Amino acid sequence: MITSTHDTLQELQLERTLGGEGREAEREIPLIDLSDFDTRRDEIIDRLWQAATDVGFFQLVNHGIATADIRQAFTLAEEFFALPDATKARHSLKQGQNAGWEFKSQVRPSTQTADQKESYQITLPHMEGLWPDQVTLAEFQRIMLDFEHQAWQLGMRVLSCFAERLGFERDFFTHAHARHAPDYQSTLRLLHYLPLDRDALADASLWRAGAHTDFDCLTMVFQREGQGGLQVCPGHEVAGSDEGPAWSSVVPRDDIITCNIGDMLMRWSDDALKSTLHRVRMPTPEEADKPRYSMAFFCQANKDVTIQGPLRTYPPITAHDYLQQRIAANFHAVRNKDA
Ligand SMILES: O=C(O)CCC(=O)C(=O)O
Ligand SMILES: [Fe+2]
Repeated sequence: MITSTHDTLQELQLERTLGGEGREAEREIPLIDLSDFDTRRDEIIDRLWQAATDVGFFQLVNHGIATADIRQAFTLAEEFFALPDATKARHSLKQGQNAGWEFKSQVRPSTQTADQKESYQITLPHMEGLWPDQVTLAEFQRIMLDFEHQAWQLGMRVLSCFAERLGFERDFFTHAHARHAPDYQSTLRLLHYLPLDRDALADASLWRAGAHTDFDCLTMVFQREGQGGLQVCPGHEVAGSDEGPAWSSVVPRDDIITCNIGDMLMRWSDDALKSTLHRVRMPTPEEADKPRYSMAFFCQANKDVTIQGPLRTYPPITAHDYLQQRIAANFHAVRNKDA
């Protein structure tokens, strides 16, 4: 059951104040090379910790997922979104479960308007009836499952670095995100930001994705070269100046994964690791007739896991309750139905 307590989360209060345009500012997102991970582990942990305690965003290169595999997953995602709506509707979002297809149904607390996008979410325990069949989209299920697995492995590797620095066992987060458990709730989300017409572009209330922080521990975003739009606003610049918050653009590259800390890990680290506001801006007039695709893997601790940092800054909450509050605040149809 979803309750109305979602309004009490401090994270949501922040989101609601930040729907406006703001201003743009240059800012470097740390680029972290993961090659020779085992031998360079200590140096990599330093770099990840530095980035995560400061800007809350970093980009990974030489991360071990082949660029060909990323491109193949993108190709299939594009083929999925190109299916007729009636076909996609056979795989519609299961309420409150981050699984299935939705079209312009996510309303961000920051903007109160629907994101100009559609998405298809893969959360392993809830996929029954949601995979397109072999005739509709050959190999989709096999390739996406393999990609999800690779993303999970990399996510757990990165989280093992944070675990060590936080004083947990190295594999603490791997257990917390156990992939074959029935209460697994990490999600691979395929995203398609729609081409937009002149009227939509002129509407200042619309966003491809309104300002938000992520609900999870760690997000890994795969983006395509030439399809920019992701903008980041580090916490210390939110209240910044009279001109409003400063937003910096992230430059996409096929072989780079853009990562950010989410609210779950911020809580779990007693606020040491920063969950940073971000958004996907509307396209420029030159970009407007083109779609934008991205894929995001959200490392979300399994439902039964209790989130509480070593310093006990926040009361304990299960990952299930935490996530449900955030989903309810974003998908109104879900909340209304369940309320
Ligand atoms: O599409 C992107 O680049 C970012 C997506 C995002 O922030 C999200 O889905 O939470
Ligand atoms: Fe996000």
